[in-house]
Amino acid sequence: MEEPSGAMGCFSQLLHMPHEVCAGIVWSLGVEDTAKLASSCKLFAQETTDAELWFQLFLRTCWPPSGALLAFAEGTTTPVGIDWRHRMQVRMESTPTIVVDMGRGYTKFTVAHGVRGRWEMDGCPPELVQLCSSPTHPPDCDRNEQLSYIHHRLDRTFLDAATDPSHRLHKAALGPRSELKVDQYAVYRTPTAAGANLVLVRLLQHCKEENLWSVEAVKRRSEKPFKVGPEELTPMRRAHDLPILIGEPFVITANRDANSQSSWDSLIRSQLGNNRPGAVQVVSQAQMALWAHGLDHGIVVNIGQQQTIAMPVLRGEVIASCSTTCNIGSADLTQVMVSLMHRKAPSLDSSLMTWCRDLKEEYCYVSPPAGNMTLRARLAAGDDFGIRPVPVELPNFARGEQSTVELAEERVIVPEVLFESNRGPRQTLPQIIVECASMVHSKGTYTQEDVRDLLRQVVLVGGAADFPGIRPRVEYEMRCLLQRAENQQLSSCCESTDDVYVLNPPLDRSSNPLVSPRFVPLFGGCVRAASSAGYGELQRDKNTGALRSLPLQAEDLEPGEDGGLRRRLMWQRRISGMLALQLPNIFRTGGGGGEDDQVWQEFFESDEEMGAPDESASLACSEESPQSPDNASSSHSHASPARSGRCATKGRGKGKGKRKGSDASRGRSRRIWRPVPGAQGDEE
Ligand SMILES: Nc1ncnc2c1ncn2[C@@H]1O[C@H](COP(=O)(O)OP(=O)(O)OP(=O)(O)O)[C@@H](O)[C@H]1O
Repeated sequence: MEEPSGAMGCFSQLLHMPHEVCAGIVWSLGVEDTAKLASSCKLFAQETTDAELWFQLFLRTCWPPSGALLAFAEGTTTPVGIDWRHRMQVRMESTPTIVVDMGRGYTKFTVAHGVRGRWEMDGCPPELVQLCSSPTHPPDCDRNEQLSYIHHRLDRTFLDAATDPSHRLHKAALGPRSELKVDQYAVYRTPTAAGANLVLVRLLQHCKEENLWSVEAVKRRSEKPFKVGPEELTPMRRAHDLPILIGEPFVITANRDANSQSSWDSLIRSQLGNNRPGAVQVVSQAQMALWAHGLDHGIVVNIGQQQTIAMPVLRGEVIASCSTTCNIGSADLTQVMVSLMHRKAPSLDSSLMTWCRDLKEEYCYVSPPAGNMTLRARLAAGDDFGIRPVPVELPNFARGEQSTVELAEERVIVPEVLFESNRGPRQTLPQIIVECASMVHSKGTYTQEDVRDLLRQVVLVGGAADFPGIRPRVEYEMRCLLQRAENQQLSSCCESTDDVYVLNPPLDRSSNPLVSPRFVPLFGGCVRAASSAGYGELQRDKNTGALRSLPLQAEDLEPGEDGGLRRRLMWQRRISGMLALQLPNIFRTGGGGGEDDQVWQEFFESDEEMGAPDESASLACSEESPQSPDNASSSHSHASPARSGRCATKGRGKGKGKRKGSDASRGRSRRIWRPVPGAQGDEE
């Protein structure tokens, strides 16, 4: 038979194309191209009705780039029976949300969208508002005006973003056409030879007869007003038009009285007013932190500026009455660094607090447990504990005879304060977590499984949670505490005392950290705000009460289809891995495949210092000794100012100092630190 030619030939080839090839073509396209192809070709349009295709597109297109977190945000445990196309459409069309984590020292904020994600991009720190002050760094604003200040800062950003299509907030800064109002700013699009020119204008008046707006250019007010059609204008949003999700500080949640309005609530109200067009929601930061791990159940520990609080959340409900507190916070650690540095160089006093804070952030890490002795006693006894000294240049105005100081023991002594039980009556960080679980257990209203899951899902947040090595150390000490006789009842809830985990911060599909622990609550708020379900009923002027867990939803797409059930099962099996529904195991430290496993099990000496790798000594070591976790994987991608060069050092930052006694150690077997099995360490 003669082959048809021209357009007919192409069509016939298309018709004879095997289904798999058509499907393959469609599956390799993005959302826009899929839509174009569907509207131009019947054959491909059929392919685009495939529910699985939309699920794949949803995963590829929507934020965050983690199947587990997307599944959590969408409130589902199965991809089957859900209209992913509709959900993606809802996300695409949704208004971005301002997410705020209110802090005592530093408030963090961002703008999050279901497809475009976080304003500042994954892995980067969010916007900070400094509320605390130091002699060299005044606060950005008054604590009581922080929300107004955030709105003001966003409004200024929107002014630039509205006329700059390459700005990450360009789309967030533009509202729907229907919202053109007198006195509002709008973007006027004028066609030019090189494309379109975007000009910011103020809307002066609308002439109904002509359906034209009289406008004036914002940056060229001397120019005469002119008239343009509404189709050439896009209204600019103000920050107060966007919904806002506010994270309630741990200390407020812990002391909240369900029957009365706290002064904190009134503070929020007075700053936002009752006529804010965008919805307002408040949720505890503890819940937000769990959402970042795809969870609604666990103990969240915030190492705050002034105190550390452990807060239990059971199946989506915060049990504030069981929260526990230790009066040591990050500010105390900075103070410890100030006094240690003052001892080294008298010119270094509290006027250099910010400088000392930066040293703390840049060079400190949590040491492995010191055995039966305290770390200080062990260091005093002459054990260098594998610490590498780092020379640090003094700021110009603090230089006397010496221009540098050496940081050594300070690197571990400062964070050790969180673990010292010999400092008065207060409890250590691991102790308040165990006590928190114990209080929930003693209530008698929760099952053993509930308590077990609390201990399996411990999340550390706050600036000090960024210290390398903190998660494995806390996990190790919690396990030791559970072995004690007084905690026997509590530990009976777990299969073993090793069944206790501190979770790592979330990673993306390629195992890159999405966020550092300090910003985990903010990130969790973004995950929830990005959901196609929004973040609950949009309620204006109702800023009390926590959000509840998302309901599981299923939209039946294939009713009564022959073989539908079999197809669903096959599909479910094929893609269950993509949703990574083995939560929370994927976040586990110390054995669950988490990024901190390396820190926990293999604190290798860097090859640079110890000579060539000694393979024979890699795992079965002849000499065990703690090492600094300098070379261990650190997820902390947040760009602390210190890391961007505020502290000039002669060394090269964490782990690059010359190790004490490194000459003597040359040629020795590579030393590895591992947790000491059994009780809290044996004296070596
Ligand atoms: N990489 C880091 N390592 C150690 N500490 C850090 C690091 N980054 C920040 N910090 C410390 O964390 C503290 C700020 O933490 P954070 O922003 O969680 O406080 P906050 O939210 O204001 O406190 P709170 O939760 O009490 O309201 C500062 O003291 C800062 O020095």
